[in-house]
Amino acid sequence: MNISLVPRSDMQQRLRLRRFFMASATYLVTALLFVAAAVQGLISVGAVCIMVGAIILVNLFFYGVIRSGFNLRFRDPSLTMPQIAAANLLLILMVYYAGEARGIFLLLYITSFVFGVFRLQTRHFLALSIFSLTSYALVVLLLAYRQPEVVDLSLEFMRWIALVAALTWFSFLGGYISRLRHRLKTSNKKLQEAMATIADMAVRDELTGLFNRRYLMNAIKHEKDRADRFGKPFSVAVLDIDWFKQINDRFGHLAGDKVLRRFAQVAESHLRAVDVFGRYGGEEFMVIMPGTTLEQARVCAERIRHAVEQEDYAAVLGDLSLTVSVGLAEYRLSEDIAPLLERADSALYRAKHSGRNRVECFAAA
Ligand SMILES: Nc1nc2c(ncn2[C@@H]2O[C@H](COP(=O)(O)OP(=O)(O)OP(=O)(O)O)[C@@H](O)[C@H]2O)c(=O)[nH]1
Repeated sequence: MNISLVPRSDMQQRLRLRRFFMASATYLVTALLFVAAAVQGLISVGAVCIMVGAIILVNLFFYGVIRSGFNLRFRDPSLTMPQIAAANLLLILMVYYAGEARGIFLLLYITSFVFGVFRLQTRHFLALSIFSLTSYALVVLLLAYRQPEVVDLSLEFMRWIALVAALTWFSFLGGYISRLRHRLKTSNKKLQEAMATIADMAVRDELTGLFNRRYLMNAIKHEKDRADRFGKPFSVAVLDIDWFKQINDRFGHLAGDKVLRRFAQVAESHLRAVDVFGRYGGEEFMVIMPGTTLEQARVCAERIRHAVEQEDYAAVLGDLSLTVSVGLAEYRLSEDIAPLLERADSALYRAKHSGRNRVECFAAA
């Protein structure tokens, strides 16, 4: 069984657990503070045990919820509000048990709020502030009722006012930081999308969405290297739509564009996923077929030729049919790319001059 403290694959969950461990470290420091206060005789050992026990339980609970993935069922999987609320409940316990040393723990309210800047808005901070201030006031009043000798109400009131000021200030500052973070995240996302679009534009043909000539040339170079290394064949097909000028002249350039797009879809749907299909230029296309001999490439090219011929273009071309001529050549180990393309071109030339709508191969020498 593979057990790890943090998930290995889910980066988001890892980040959430890392933040959780930061909070746990803060709890540890707080627990040490409590122990120190006990050593000084300010807090009873029983109170320390209750606090440490409560801290361990709360941490185990949140660790279990996040590590099991149960947190993903909630809108905020980081469980920011519940975690800060739990921290504040623990703080209330501390304030209650800390007796006269409770002033020490006021600072920890701000510490717990700091974790909210990853997610919370001003209104969330204000809600948490109201919760913290009310609960703090109630605990002090309870203490004043049960142990009046340990509570100086005017001093407590000043502490409370200081807490009101600090938490309100933090609510606005924290909200502001959170907004900045959100804006940064949004612009980062937009930047990433823009980069992806640019990367796509660099390799795609705008009209058909197929790979462009630059991509095809890189792909063919890559395939040549692979063939030379492993001695595996590959073939190249150059496809040229027949009488395309007539289509433009009769139906207009826009109709010509539509035909190019449709042709690209039809041809692509008859290729294997490993084949690289792109627009070589104008009405000329190219297919690079890895691991394919000339004879196998012919079968594939015939399939495309037939599919193009069968496709119904009546909506754009009326009674005119669309056909394609294909020239094929197989790579010869260690040769350059230029002679391979020349052979495919001359096979295409032959197809055009033998009546079009046909597949011609450049036979092996
Ligand atoms: N609509 C449109 N036409 C294009 C595009 N690129 C090239 N063309 C046109 O494609 C036509 C190619 O014509 P030709 O090279 O004479 O070939 P063809 O008419 O197809 O004749 P054959 O190839 O000999 O069968 C030209 O009219 C180009 O203007 C494009 O992106 N859109």
